[in-house]
Amino acid sequence: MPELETVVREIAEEMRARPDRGEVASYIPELARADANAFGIAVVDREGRVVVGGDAEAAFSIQSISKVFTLTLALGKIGDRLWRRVGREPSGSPFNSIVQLENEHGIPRNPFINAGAIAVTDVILSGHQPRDTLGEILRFLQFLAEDPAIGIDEAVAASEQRTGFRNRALANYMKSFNVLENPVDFTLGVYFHHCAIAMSCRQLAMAGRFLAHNGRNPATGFSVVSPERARRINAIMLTCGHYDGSGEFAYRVGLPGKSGVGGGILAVAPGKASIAVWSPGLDASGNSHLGRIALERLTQRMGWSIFG
Ligand SMILES: NC(=O)CC[C@H](N)C(=O)O
Repeated sequence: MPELETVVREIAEEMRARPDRGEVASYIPELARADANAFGIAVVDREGRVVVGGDAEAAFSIQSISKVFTLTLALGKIGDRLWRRVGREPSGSPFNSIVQLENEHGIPRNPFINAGAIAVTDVILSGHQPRDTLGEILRFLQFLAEDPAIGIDEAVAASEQRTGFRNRALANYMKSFNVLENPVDFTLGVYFHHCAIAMSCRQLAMAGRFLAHNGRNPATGFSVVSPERARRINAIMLTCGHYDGSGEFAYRVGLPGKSGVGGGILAVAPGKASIAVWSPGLDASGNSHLGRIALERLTQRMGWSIFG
């Protein structure tokens, strides 16, 4: 088995030099400011060793990666009753698709497409004020990453508040089926803000450790969720974490993973490592182009695919 340090260094070097970088998202205007030349990677292994390469300490907009953590919180709050409000099948559609919602009576296909994540946010919000809910999400991430410095990029949140017409359409449509309990503006406010949380690859890989280790933080032994719940969240990440690119991601990388339009991907090698990569250029499905290639290299060289 090659040394992890060597593999990570070589991947960072290769990614930095590649000319094909994908397209930086611009439908949220503030995201268009990201540097297409950036690339970062961080791997935390079972022993708690953190191996980093490239721009691993630079904070970026985690966007839909936040949906892994809001799903975890919503399951903690209402358990399996969540599945009355949202499905758990891959959508085969873009992350912001509207058509499926009508066919399925306002119940989103899974918790990672935008409609599903908005429904999950609504579950966490019920019984609380938006500000408190956002505080809870942020504190959860700070706790998992063991880093109180994690915060929200207010410029990104404001940018999406101004331009998120399609998410507004999705939320209003679900509201018409009573899938959302709270005022649409409250739910969307929390959703836009948790998507705008900024984290580095190092922080994200640290936050993902419990998913790689049966729901526990391997360093402290502290249990975040049960082993069964960790396994199920991983299953949904594998089948739905990259939208209509989920099949390709499983085929090439072979790990549960969740992407965001900020160019980040959190991937989980069960029993082995939590991994975060970041490169802002996206492919046609809205997933990080170089992030996926980097993860493919990593799993191939380390033998980490869950498929053997
Ligand atoms: N795929 C994503 O990362 C999408 C998240 C983004 N905040 C949106 O709602 O459009």
